[in-house]
Amino acid sequence: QLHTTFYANTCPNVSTIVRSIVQQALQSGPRISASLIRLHFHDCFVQGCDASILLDNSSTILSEKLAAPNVNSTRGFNVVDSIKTAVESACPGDVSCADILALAAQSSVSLSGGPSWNVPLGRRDSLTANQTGANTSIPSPFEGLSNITSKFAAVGLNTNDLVALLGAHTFGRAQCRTFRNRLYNFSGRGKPDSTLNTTYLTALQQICPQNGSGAALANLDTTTPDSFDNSYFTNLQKGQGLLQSDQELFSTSTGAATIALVNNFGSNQTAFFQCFVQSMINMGNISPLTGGNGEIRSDCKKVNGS
Ligand code: HEM
Ligand SMILES: [Ca+2]
Ligand SMILES: [Ca+2]
Repeated sequence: QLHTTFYANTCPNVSTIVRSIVQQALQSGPRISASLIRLHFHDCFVQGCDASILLDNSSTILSEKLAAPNVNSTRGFNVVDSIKTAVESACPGDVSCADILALAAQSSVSLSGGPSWNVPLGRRDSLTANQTGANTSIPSPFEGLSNITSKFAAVGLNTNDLVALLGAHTFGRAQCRTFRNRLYNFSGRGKPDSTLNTTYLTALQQICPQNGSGAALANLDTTTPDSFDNSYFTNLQKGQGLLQSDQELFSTSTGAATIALVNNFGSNQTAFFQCFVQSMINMGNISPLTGGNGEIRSDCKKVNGS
């Protein structure tokens, strides 16, 4: 069981320390908060929230960083290392890298205009990574809603959690390679994805020409790209979801539960924030290592003693 007061005696200022380093990192640009929350998501979906994503390749570790959903995509590892250094100097040997990811995700949301909450803590760090698990368990933007729903169900998250958590696409960026299939020849039919708003389509085609770089960036939220708010959902209502997997929450079969949730969150930011906080806590609870399992890594990039 995780507890919000887990470090009350050993590291009472840990949340403040994490927040101040995230705030510092935000001075060099708004994107890092989005990158940090995504690390927590990609960690929790593989072996649970155990910082397995942070382990570098070595003779004994096949790094998750090199798995398809992460390679040339996940970022912010240097900021996690800065946080770890600051936390170690205040409270040596006490705070896990897995808890640092959870705390960094919370600070990232609140510093970008979203809700604040007390993060349940007490996770320990894994001794292993699972690259194959990262390839199979993290949803892809090209997958259908029913597959994605199954991948969330596999870690104990329901449709409410799915829709609320996808609201994190209210900030951050995506590379053309993750959505260009929608712009020119969707599903081999020679035409763009018909659920795309036509003005938005033209703008995206400008950012991602047919033979341009797959690494060019677009905002996940075209309305308020850097603030944590509910415009992700109002975008979906207008055909302005960036990824196929985003737009499918709304442009799916009539009566689907996800449509009602999108409409609710689009009209009521307070409801979105409340559900988002609960779902972040649910995601943060995915099979943590506790008690005598795992370890407190001294360097988030490697297992102790290696
Ligand atoms: C159906 C599930 C999901 C899919 C298919 C998905 C897919 C993606 C893709 C393809 C990108 C762009 C990556 C790139 O171009 O390098 C992305 C970015 C992002 N995702 Fe998701 N995602 C999902 C769920 C989530 C969840 C649950 C969260 C957090 C709670 C999240 C947070 C983010 C953020 C903040 C970014 C921007 C990162 C940055 O700018 O560095 N995503 N996602
Ligand atoms: Ca993990
Ligand atoms: Ca936004």
